[in-house]
Amino acid sequence: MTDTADAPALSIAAVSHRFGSKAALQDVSLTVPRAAFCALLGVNGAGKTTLFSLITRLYDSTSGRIAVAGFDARRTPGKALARLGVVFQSRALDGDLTLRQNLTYHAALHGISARKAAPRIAEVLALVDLAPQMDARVSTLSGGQQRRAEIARALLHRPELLLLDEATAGLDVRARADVLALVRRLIAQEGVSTLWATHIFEEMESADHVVVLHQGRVLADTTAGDLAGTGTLSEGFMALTGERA
Ligand SMILES: Nc1ncnc2c1ncn2[C@@H]1O[C@H](COP(=O)(O)OP(=O)(O)OP(=O)(O)O)[C@@H](O)[C@H]1O
Repeated sequence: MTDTADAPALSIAAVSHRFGSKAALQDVSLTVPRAAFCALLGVNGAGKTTLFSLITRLYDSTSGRIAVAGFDARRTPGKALARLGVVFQSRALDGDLTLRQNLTYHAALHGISARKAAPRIAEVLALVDLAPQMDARVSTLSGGQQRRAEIARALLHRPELLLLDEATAGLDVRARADVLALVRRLIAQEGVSTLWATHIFEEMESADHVVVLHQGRVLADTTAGDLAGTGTLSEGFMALTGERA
């Protein structure tokens, strides 16, 4: 398949993965449509990190198929990864360097020259509302600003899919809301698709796509509104999994 507007941002089909005798993922299928906010819900050990590690090619799946924007992650890993931006919980930016220095370095990792990087860095920092902080050392930024800077880094190479692993972990309520609003704006204005691993149900809106992963299996692939039914999302999740997130 080629990269067309028809291909979903992410397609995972019948993916399984084992660590020795431990089945971490079993027959997982899900789709993230274009320009969609898709939440991946699961308690600790559900398999979210394993799934992200397969999408980013840290591991190769035992079986099944993963495609990013139509590009098969196993057969055409370079093309698939070029369309992927990742924000993991661990920090990707060097606190001792300025935002500009960090982003210039990461642009170079994506093969973007310093000359071409300069306008793109200005652009992504404007997108995440950090243009005035371009020459600030990363360690001087607040937690919420650092998260937004990580998102700017992930956007440098114009990915079509953003993977965010607990992107609001450790932030206060206001900073969390800012990061979430930013991601929703990127989806609406830039057409970026997002797979957002979280267990904070308040972050979801009723039309959002929701995939519930539990003990390595997909238990639901629906919308937040449908999962909540007549109750809350948290109640819907608990009825399905027997667990409190
Ligand atoms: N390298 C590994 N070796 C063996 N088992 C592993 C390994 N990594 C993960 N597992 C197991 O696979 C299952 C899924 O783990 P995974 O880390 O993907 O879950 P998770 O949903 O990301 O949880 P958390 O939110 O705690 O990170 C768990 O039972 C875990 O113990």
